[in-house]
Amino acid sequence: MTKVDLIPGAWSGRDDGSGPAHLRWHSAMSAFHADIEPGATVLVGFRSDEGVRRNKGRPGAARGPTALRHALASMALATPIRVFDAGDVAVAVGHLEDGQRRLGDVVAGLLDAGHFVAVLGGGHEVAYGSYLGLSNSAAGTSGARLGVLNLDAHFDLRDDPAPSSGTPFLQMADAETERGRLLNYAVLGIAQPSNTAALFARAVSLGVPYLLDDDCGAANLPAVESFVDEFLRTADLVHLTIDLDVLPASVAPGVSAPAAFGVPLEVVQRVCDIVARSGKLALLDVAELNPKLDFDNRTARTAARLIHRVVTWRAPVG
Ligand SMILES: N=CN[C@@H](CCC(=O)O)C(=O)O
Ligand SMILES: [Mn+2]
Ligand SMILES: [Mn+2]
Repeated sequence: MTKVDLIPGAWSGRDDGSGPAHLRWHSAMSAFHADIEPGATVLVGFRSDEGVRRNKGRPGAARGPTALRHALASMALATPIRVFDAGDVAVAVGHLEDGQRRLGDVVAGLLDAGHFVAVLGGGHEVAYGSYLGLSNSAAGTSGARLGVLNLDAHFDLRDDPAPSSGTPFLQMADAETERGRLLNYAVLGIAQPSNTAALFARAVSLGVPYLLDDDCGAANLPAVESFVDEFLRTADLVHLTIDLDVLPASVAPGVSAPAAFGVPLEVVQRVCDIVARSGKLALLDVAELNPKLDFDNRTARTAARLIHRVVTWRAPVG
């Protein structure tokens, strides 16, 4: 990709004046082009709910990227950042696999150009497209140990005939096996009532470390931090994927499967901080925002805060 125009109207919002004292995302944002210096943050939207539809969920996540841009636009920046928008990869009904391949190509190109990539979903099928990008990038094929950390109420390890929002991590596991590797996949926030015994058994057979939502409360923060530290010890290059249904429905109602219990936002944010500061985070994606089901843009604002946090706290890889 070379030059992308900013999506009209996406990056506008409250404006208190020019200069660094009044900086917000909309004034820091530029359209992506191929000549930018390495080390920027580049946003890519994945306009898909084909995976949610196939997984018998409530469609609407295709409009997630637009809502996330709007929620980010007016957020104030304490210090300047270099951030670019590379536009959207759109998925047509029935053509998820093609969309995931196209997202993978875009992400790989951006990573190879030395940028940090934040993908705005889309259903959680976004994670497999993101993974394709990282695993096919120069860094992903360099022998570095890949690690995927999923903040999610669900394992998304379904063994279904067609890819969906419920299958991305089994797809990754299969792809890693084909490369002669084992997928390094950990999940934080699993809701026991939302995952069958068969899914728990598959996670165990794949050696997936996980923490239940019951064990991710604010009082459990030291154990959550240890879990994340242990994961980070096993990986050189991290893909952080946030399914917004990991959060309580009070702060994230606008998802296909809202959480009755959920992991508190302060815990999710703390995990984001640790991963962002690790010097290993190459790729972020945020999944499952469904603006049709949101109230007062609550979920979009929660998601935008987490993206803001990761982008502004991130230490460069290496
Ligand atoms: N990405 C979502 N995955 C969940 C959805 C569960 C639901 O719709 O209730 C899953 O497949 O388990
Ligand atoms: Mn989920
Ligand atoms: Mn998920």
